[in-house]
Amino acid sequence: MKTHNSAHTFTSQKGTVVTIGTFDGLHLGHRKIINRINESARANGWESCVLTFFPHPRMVLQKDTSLKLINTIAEREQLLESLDLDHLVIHPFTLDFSRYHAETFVEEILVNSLNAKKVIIGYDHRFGRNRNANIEDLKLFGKTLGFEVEEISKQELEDVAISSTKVRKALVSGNVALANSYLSAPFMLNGVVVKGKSLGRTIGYPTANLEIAEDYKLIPAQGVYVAKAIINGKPVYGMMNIGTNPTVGGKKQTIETYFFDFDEDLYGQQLEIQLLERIREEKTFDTIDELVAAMKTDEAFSRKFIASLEESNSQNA
Ligand SMILES: Cc1cc2nc3c(=O)[nH]c(=O)nc-3n(C[C@H](O)[C@H](O)[C@H](O)COP(=O)(O)O)c2cc1C
Ligand SMILES: Nc1ncnc2c1ncn2[C@@H]1O[C@H](COP(=O)(O)OP(=O)(O)O)[C@@H](O)[C@H]1O
Repeated sequence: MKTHNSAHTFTSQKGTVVTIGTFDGLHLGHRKIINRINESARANGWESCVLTFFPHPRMVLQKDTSLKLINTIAEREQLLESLDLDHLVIHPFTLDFSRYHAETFVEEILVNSLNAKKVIIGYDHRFGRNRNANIEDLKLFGKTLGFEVEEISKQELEDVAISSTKVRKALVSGNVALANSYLSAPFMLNGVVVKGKSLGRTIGYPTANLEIAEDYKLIPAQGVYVAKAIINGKPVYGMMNIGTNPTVGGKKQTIETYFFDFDEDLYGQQLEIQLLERIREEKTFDTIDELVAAMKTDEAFSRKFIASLEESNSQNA
């Protein structure tokens, strides 16, 4: 897959089959649509292309800071990479771009840049300035400009929209197992390991504090989770706490992970941590000893969970 950071810097000689969307989470419904553009491209000697916008239009038009996405743009790219897609175009969504008339968008982006031969799009897709144009307009443009339009049915689209919302709801309530069952890969957090209060080490549980740069990234409900990362090429399991550490008088929310059977300096490292299962809520303990005892119980739970996971993985292998 080739990524292009603007439609203006990409043109396809062979022609493309395009779909347009946010594809947040890249769940099973999204995968079906991407398979569809891949199959159509292969059958016709074209290239498959996802056209996505960044920032999300709502972030630009509504200054909607409450908007949270399951994936950052880098994660979206990484997940799409695992599919057989030929091109990902991440076009900058600016105020200026939002004022493009439908016709300009179709001519300049879809036809001149992407060389679209077919556009596979939801029945209710709207585009162009003030979202004035609909799929019927797109079909008319296609007739004069030489591309086909294939409609994704209401049912198929509802399945997709429902599952993105479902994933977000599950994460916000801490149900990562349910979220993961909709997604094609476990929910992940990406960030860099920063210094904390250096208390972890003194209680026998050093924790890597993850700092996430993207303020639009959805962070699951506070609480304790079983986690997994790949560190220096090796899988490492651990337990993560998302919370304010009230027992030690913390105020700011942190995301910290203790990795099992691991003893390396992680400061400054970029980590991708997957969340596998929720263990419990974050609690305010009266003493550090009680916190440590709870963490011991969390560890026992996590290790059991990981053992059964590895066992079922080896049975499926
Ligand atoms: C698995 C796990 C569970 C935790 N549970 C709680 C909790 O329930 N309540 C709490 O106040 N802090 C909890 N913590 C946070 C500890 O208070 C924190 O790791 C400690 O303050 C060390 O902070 P530092 O990494 O900034 O040094 C938990 C941490 C981990 C790794
Ligand atoms: N098993 C481990 N799990 C997590 N971090 C570890 C582990 N072993 C060593 N470390 C290192 O220790 C650091 C955390 O130590 P800690 O005392 O909790 O300080 P901080 O307040 O910076 O989190 C991590 O950022 C990492 O560099």
